[in-house]
Amino acid sequence: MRSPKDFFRPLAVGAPDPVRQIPQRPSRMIHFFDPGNEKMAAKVPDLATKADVLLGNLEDAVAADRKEIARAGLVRVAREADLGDTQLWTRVNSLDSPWALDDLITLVTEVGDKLDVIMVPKVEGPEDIHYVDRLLAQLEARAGLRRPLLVHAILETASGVANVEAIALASPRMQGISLGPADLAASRRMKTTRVGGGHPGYLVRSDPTGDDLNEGRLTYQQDLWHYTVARMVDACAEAGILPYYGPFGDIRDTVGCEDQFRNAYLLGCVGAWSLHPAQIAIARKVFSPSPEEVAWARRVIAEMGDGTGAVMIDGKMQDDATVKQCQVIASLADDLAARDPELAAAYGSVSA
Ligand SMILES: CC(C)(COP(=O)(O)OP(=O)(O)OC[C@H]1O[C@@H](n2cnc3c(N)ncnc32)[C@H](O)[C@@H]1OP(=O)(O)O)[C@@H](O)C(=O)NCCC(=O)NCCSC(=O)C[C@](C)(O)C(=O)O
Ligand SMILES: [Mg+2]
Repeated sequence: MRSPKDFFRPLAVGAPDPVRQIPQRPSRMIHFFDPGNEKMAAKVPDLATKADVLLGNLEDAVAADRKEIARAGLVRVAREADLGDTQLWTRVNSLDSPWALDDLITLVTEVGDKLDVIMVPKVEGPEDIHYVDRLLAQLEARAGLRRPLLVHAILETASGVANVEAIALASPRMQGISLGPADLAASRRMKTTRVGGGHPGYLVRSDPTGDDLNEGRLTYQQDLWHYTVARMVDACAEAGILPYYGPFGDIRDTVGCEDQFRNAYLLGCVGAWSLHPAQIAIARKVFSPSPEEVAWARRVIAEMGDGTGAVMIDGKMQDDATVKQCQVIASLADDLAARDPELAAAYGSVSA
């Protein structure tokens, strides 16, 4: 464990200074593509006009015999594609795999200046982040990079969840954490066979109304991911980094996907993954506050003056704490409006 005094010192001679604040650029959807799949890679310039983040995936979902092809494809995309101000991230292979070291060496030394964030899968504890932290510093120095790469951890092992607070605080490079529900389910020995989402068997039932235990009893499906997402959100907020819901594997179920994303949004997540182009619009809808929410937030802020005391607005008490919640919505709206002209018009046109 480094001394707090040394926390912001570069970990290699010649490496750039670590950032002191994580950039809050919009990242409502992290869109996954396989850079070794020519059809997908060809869609990148168009997807860059729709998604906040494009992520070249090198890990799971890329077959073992396609790993080098995917890595080379990402180098090509990073060099050649015009992404405008859309971020380019990658997910490298897990640290215990035969590919992780070459993923990091190749990407940082060849296209490190084009990448914003490196997502590290199957993080077990802060020691995994420390390893990546030092290696990235060495590679940044070798490549002469002026801007440090940021690191994103996937929360997808039971040990990772047990250590999530330490992972979030492990390095000034830590940009955020995503839930990885599929590997996490396997690691915990959960009895699901899905990628995220709920399960009809995980429910609570209302009390019996008479002798017949089956009669008139309502059931309510519960959210399998509530505990983990809530804990991840707290760990990220404490560390000043960003939490994300991960993937929703039932591509056809756009309604269930929207609900799962919205639960994460309401709990504090800033975005989710999209695995298919159809999920980009769902994440954009969910992770952008509605014009009505924004108008209400601005109204409360305006009526609260210096932000202290208590007032009544439309029958609801507002005070120092509600104004802070409204500031979260209003500042998110400002950040999104700066990137998205359609939202800028929608937010500007609703009178406060
Ligand atoms: C599900 C699949 C196989 C269906 O792919 P498909 O081709 O069968 O679907 P489609 O509906 O027929 O596709 C229509 C068109 O869209 C294209 N397309 C389709 N998807 C994409 C995409 N993502 N980006 C760009 N283009 C895409 C596709 O190539 C096709 O192009 P065409 O019209 O020219 O023929 C495909 O969407 C896919 O491979 N998606 C990404 C999967 C992935 O990255 N999985 C790993 C992340 S989840 C995970 O790792 C778990 C986690 C966190 O680790 C843990 O919980 O543990
Ligand atoms: Mg996984």
